[in-house]
Formats: sequence, C-alpha cells, structure tokens
Amino acid sequence: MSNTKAASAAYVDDSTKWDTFNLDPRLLQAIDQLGFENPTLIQSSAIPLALEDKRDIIAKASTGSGKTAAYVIPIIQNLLSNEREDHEIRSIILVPTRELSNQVHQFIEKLLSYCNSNLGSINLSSNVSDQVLQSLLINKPEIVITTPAKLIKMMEEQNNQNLLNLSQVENLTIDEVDLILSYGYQDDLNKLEEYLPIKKNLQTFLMSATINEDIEEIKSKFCSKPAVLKLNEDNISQNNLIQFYARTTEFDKYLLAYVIFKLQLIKGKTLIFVNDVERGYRLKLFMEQFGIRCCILNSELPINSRLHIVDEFNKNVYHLLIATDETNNITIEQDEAKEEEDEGEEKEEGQEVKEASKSKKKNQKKDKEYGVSRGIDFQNVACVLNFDLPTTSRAYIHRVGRTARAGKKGMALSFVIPVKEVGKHKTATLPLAKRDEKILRRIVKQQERSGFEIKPYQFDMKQVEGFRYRAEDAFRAVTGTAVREARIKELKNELVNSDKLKRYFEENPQDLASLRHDKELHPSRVQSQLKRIPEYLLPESARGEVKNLGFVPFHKHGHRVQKGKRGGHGKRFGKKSDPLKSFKPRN
Ligand SMILES: Nc1ncnc2c1ncn2[C@@H]1O[C@H](COP(=O)(O)OP(=O)(O)OP(=O)(O)O)[C@@H](O)[C@H]1O
Repeated sequence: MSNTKAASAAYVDDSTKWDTFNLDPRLLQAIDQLGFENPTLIQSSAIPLALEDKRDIIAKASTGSGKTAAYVIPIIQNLLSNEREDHEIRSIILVPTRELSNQVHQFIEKLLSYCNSNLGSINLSSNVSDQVLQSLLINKPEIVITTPAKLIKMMEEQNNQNLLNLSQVENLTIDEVDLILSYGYQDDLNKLEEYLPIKKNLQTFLMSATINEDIEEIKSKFCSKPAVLKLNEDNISQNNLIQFYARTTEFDKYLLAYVIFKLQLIKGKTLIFVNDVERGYRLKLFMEQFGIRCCILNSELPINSRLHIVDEFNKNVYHLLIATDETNNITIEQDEAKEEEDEGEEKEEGQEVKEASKSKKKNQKKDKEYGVSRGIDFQNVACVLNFDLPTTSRAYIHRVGRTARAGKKGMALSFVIPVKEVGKHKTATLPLAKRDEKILRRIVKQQERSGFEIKPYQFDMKQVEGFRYRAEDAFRAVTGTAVREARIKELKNELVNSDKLKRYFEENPQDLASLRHDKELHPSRVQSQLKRIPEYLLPESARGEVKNLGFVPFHKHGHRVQKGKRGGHGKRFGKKSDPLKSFKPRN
C-alpha cells in the first residue's frame, strides 16, 4: 500500500472517528500520515471487537475494503499497550504469496513509523538470504510476516530454533485464509499448531473476501468463539465497479485487445489477466507489433523483478500489465468441486478440468508462492481485462477486485468463448475455455446474489473488422518459437535486472526507475508499418478534424493525432470520453 487518499463513502464509516478506539498516539499519527481520515466499515467493526472484547475474528469483506489495516491496527495497538522490555516474536501474520508478504510488511512499517525503536517487524519471505534473515531475527522483531511454507522451513532448521521462538506469540493472523488452504499449506498449518501457544489465549484473525466452510478445520484449531464479520457488497451502498462480458472468438480476443489498446479506448491503467505464462508472452509480442508497450508478470520471473514491476505499475510507470493468474490453476480442482457441489452440477466436466490443469502443470517452473490476483493493492487500476476468463467464480471476485479499490471507480471486462468456438483457432485456443459459458453463468449468479449486474457487451464488429487483416498479419508473426525465445529473453533480462536490483539499487533507490520491464522483446518478425494506424481504419469521428467528440476523442479539440509518437497517439482522451464508447453495444 502506498500513500492513500481517503476511501470514498462506499467503504468509509463516516460515523466513526479514529480517536474512539483509544489508540496509542504514535499509531494515530501514523494513520493520519497515511491519509486515512475515517476507518472503513470493516475496520470500525473489527478494531473494537479485537481490542476491547479481545475476540478472535473471522472477517469476510469485499476486496479493497481495507482488511489489512483492520487486523494490523489491533496487532500494533496490543503490542504498544503491553510494551515489554524484552523483545520476542509476538505476532505471526501468514499470507499466501511473497508479493503479499512484501506488501503487508511495507504497510506495517508505515504504521510503525513513530514507534520503530520500540517495535520491529520482519518479512521472512523477502528475497534475502537465510543468513541475512537470521541476523535480522537476532533483534527479535515483534511481528513476523511470512508464507506458511517459509516459516515452517525456517522453524525446522536446527540453527533457527532459538531465533524463531514462538512461545510468546499472542496473535496469529491468516490473511486470504481460503487461498492459504488452496495453496496446499494445510500441512504447514498443522505443523505450526505444534509450535504455537494456542491454549494460552492466542488471539486469531482470519481474513478474506471469499470464505466458506473450508475454513472450519482452521477455525476449530486456532480460534475460540470467534466474532464472524461479513461485510460484503450488500453492506455497501454504492457499487463502483462496472462489469461487462463480451462473447467473442479465440482469435478475436487478440483483435479486440489490439483495437482497445491501440485506439486507447480505455482511459487509465489496465491489468490484463491471462491463464498461462505462454499466453502472456504471445499477447505481449502481438501487442508489440503495433507498438503497444506492456509488461509481463508471472511466476517464472524472479521475486525482485516481480515486486519492482508491481511497484512501478503503482507509480504509473506502466499502463498495461499482463499478469498470469496462477491461483486459477492451483485452486481450480477444489473450487470446481465446491462450486459444483453448491449447484448440484455434474462431475464429468470437473474431470476434464483436472486433466487440462494437470497437463499445464507439467511444464511450469513456477514459484509456488507467486500471486497477484489476491490481496495485491494495485493502485488506480481503471480496468481489469479478463483476456482469459478465470476458471472459477471465486477467482473472478479477486481478479476484478484489483480495480474499484477503496471506493474508487473501475471497470471489468471479461472475454468469454462460446463452447462451439473452442478449438477453432489452433494457436489462439485455450482448452479450458470450454468452461467459459458455465463459469460465466456462475459469475452472473454470484454477482446477482450480491445485487450486481454483469452486462453483455457486444462490440460493433463492423468497426473492428477493418483492423482484422493487420491483426492476422501480426498474429502470424508471433510464432511458437518467437514466444519461447521471448520467454527466455525476458527471464534473462529480469535475472540481470533482479541481480542489479538487489546489489546496486538497494543503495540507490532513486535509480530504480532506470530499469524498465516493458522493453520490447520482439523475437518475432517486426513489421514497423503496423505501428501506425492508417486514417481510413479509424472510426469516422476520429478522422481529420474532430467534429463528433463524445464518441472516440482521439485528440483534444483543434489538435491532430500525433502519429508515430508513443505508439501512434500523442494525445490522451478528452473529458467526454468513456471507455469503449465507440463500440456501442448492439442489442
Ligand atoms: N481507512 C481508510 N481510509 C482510506 N483508505 C484506506 C483505509 N483503509 C485502507 N485504505 C486503502 O484501501 C486500499 C485497500 O486496502 P486493503 O489492501 O487492505 O484491502 P483488502 O480489503 O485487503 O483487499 P483484498 O481483499 O483485495 O486484499 C489500500 O490502498 C489502502 O491503503
């Protein structure tokens, strides 16, 4: 989390002020510095329960509703109000991914700004060597943030046992608790049970936007009489997320992506989700053909690069990020089984999914603790594009939750392939798309249950058609070999970046900006003519002098489109533009 403006009325509890919680002045000052004027609803519900009533908490609240502060503030407050001479580990925060571990750690450090000399925190899942971690642990930081696997690995190493003494732990928090279970951390949690003083009044917080009965076992292990808070969309008066889906074909996904991003039909930053690493590179290479710059995020990249990419995306260095969502594949079997059970659907298709996901798993060298669709606080994302539909409706909630955060507005657009279209385009196909229609039905139902609508969006294909030839040409240039080469090249680049990042940029943080992650990879045939859009391809309103603004405003009044500059368009949209407005739905 970086500096944040106050969340909008949708999430903020205006009726509650921070000073009603009797927080330590050092903590209040840090909250003030973050710009959090009022607590959010989940914060104003959870904090008194945790502090005054000393309750364990199970909180299910929407993505972006401020759950992190809802558990971090009570943790810090409790530590401050029982300050001790001796330093010991007193709070463990478990998160499913290294990305989230880093983010939560950074947030905690901000809240500790005024009490750093009294309290400390450590991120065990950071990218430093075990020796460095050991030297940091000597200082006995009070708060440990980690993935379960890393904690257990360190606990099991003989020489860490004194350093990682958990006998004084007073609080255990499990963030994204349902994902922790899906990631196969159950064994680690079982082991953790042995190390923790559960019987001695351990306070437990279990948090997520999606929680179901799967957590019963954890609940009975770690909680006693928990207060269960359910603050989902129903509790929020205003819906800031506009959701669309568009039925399309395997190839037309690429065509539409080209049109949307080349014509800058989406205003602001976009996060594009694909379902596997290779598709991410294919899409990047395809977009590169048109001079559309974007960067890639996936589990193959070194952790330093991943964190740096997210950080720079948040600082608006990049506008387009193609992220491979692999929680998708990890949770698919469990989630499918669960969702099918809920809806009494047949098991056969579940089998199909298992097979497809198995064959995928074979050639992936992924970091098991990678994840960006859960919990990562991407800042100011205008649009989430599900280039590939997620494979469960639960994954959908978390993906689209990367936009419209903290009460801001956002849009989600999901491409859906009708069953009869699957397998028609040899290279662009994605076998799991056979499930798209079914998943869409579930998403629609689930959104309806929360009172939201996901609307169909039909692009006016007549307008798009003119771009087809160029899209096909560009797509042909992105061969399988080109994708493989790009993948290796990106990995090499990022390893170099990562090494540089580690050694040099630690001391020179201001120079971090010089490492760009959206460099062109182009191992495919480069066709420079594709970077320009000839005028005849533009929608009428965008040709020549602007007359019909309010449609696709390619440039401000009185300015010509500056071709050849920044991917062919010098100017951003005027005020009246709406994302995707030129492609009106056909009813
Ligand atoms: N009281 C507050 N006032 C204003 N902004 C806030 C407040 N609390 C949190 N935020 C901001 O809201 C954003 C979302 O918070 P957070 O990441 O904790 O959400 P979350 O509920 O954990 O979401 P997810 O389920 O996606 O993990 C962050 O940018 C955070 O800084």
